Amino acid sequence: MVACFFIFIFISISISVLLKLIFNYLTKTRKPSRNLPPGPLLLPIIGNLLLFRKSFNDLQCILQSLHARFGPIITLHFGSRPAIFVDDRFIAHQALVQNGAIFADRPPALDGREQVVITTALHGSTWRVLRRNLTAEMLQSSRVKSYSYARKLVLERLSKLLKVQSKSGDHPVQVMEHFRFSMFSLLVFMCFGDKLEEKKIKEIADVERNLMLSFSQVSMISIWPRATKILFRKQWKKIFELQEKSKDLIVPLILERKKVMEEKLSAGGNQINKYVLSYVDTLLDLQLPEENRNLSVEEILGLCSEFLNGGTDNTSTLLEWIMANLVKYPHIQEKLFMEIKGVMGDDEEMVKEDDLQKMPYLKAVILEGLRRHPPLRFLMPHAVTEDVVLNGYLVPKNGTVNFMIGDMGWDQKLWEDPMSFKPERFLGTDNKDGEGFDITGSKEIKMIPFGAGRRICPGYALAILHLEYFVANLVWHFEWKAVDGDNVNMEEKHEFSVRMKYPLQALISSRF
Ligand code: HEM
Repeated sequence: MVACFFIFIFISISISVLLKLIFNYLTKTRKPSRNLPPGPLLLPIIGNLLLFRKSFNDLQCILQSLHARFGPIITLHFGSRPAIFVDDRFIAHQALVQNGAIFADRPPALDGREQVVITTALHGSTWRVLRRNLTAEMLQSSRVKSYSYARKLVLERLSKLLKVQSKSGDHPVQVMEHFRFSMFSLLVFMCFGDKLEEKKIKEIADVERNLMLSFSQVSMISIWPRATKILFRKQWKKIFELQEKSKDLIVPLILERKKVMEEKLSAGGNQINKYVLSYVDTLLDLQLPEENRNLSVEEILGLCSEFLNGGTDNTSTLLEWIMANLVKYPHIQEKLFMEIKGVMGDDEEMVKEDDLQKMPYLKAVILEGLRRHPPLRFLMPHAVTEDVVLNGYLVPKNGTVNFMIGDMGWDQKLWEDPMSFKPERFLGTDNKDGEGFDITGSKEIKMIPFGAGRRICPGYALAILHLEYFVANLVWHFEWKAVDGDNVNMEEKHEFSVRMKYPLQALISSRF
């Protein structure tokens, strides 16, 4: 009887210890996931497989419907890393601006090596040095001004080409390739400090664009690395080949620049004013402080590619969207033309960069383009430097944080009739003629096509200058009309950036 009692006690204690252990285990392992933002209960692998089959467009729709169901901050499980998606401008402001330092990191590279390009570098000293070099040496206003004659040359070339191809406005012209080439040429000039032959620029442009597109096709790689290496074997092979081509084309230009700098030094810097400072020159001079060394040629190549691509695709895509809207809505084009005429009078020359400051409606047109057609719908994936709570949920250090910026500029609660193209919304007392609008989102986020906080696009002022200068001159010198019976189809195509599915064709006639 006594033995039975002890056995009973022993079993009870064992069961309660076991239950306690199970309880501890469950609560311990579940605790973080309970605090993660809500999301669908897909098993990680199934979740991945389903999402792999979706186009980027579908993926965006899926995310929108998940946000409608689960709220403004949600979690999807991709392999071992939770991916958090934010589509609310207030939460984005809390993260990117109010807690900017914590949210400024990027997910680590697949091979764990430190990245020597600004976009993917971890939030540390290398990123700081590279970014400061770009902003202080290349993108500060007096330096940008020093390239104004290159902008004039590129614009003249584009205008001549449009005149020839449009045959006095009788012949429809597809403009996107010309826009892209123009933007690329500007960046090539800033990057290498020389006017290269057109053929060479075209070769580099083709390789860089193909590289960027191939990378964006395998972008799932950051989500499920091992499997995608196998699934996208062919694409990876193509990427390696393109990287070799890019090397063959760009490395000689870097070495040429190095030679020029050495000659300058040996001449005692006397001829320094003869040369236009290029991005490559600043990179050749740069020291990585922690490693106490200069950048290698391969690293400079990577940074040049980043500069050329970052500055070309988004800007030319947006230029096409803006011109498409001016073709579709002739009254907006006319209003813009009249504003430019008010500044230029009878002067038939080009609109100069200083004149742009006198054109509030032009600024409103560009802002409306950025709001209605943000070229990127997501920021690059961010990561946090430590586990942190955002809007009551855990954002873990091993996760990625994705901000859906496209939706923010289309928020019906903030923007009246958000899907219409109405530059007037940026005029008036609130926005002080577009100039007072805070595109950086530092005080409040209304739309952030360039991101916000520490990782905000460093090229945003340059991009806006390029857009203003080209749109003003393209409208001042040409009248843009839809091809007969063409309703200017505004459907989107998601590539690296969101571009027009049916590239803009227009009848372009000289005004003078
Ligand atoms: C309309 C044109 C442009 C748009 C819409 C755009 C948009 C963006 C966006 C959304 C980001 C990501 C920000 C984030 O992850 O938080 C970004 C990053 C970046 N952009 Fe741009 N960009 C444009 C033009 C340019 C130009 C002209 C340059 C260079 C000359 C440039 C260089 C970069 C670089 C280097 C980064 C990485 C910044 C970092 O991680 O610290 N972009 N851009």
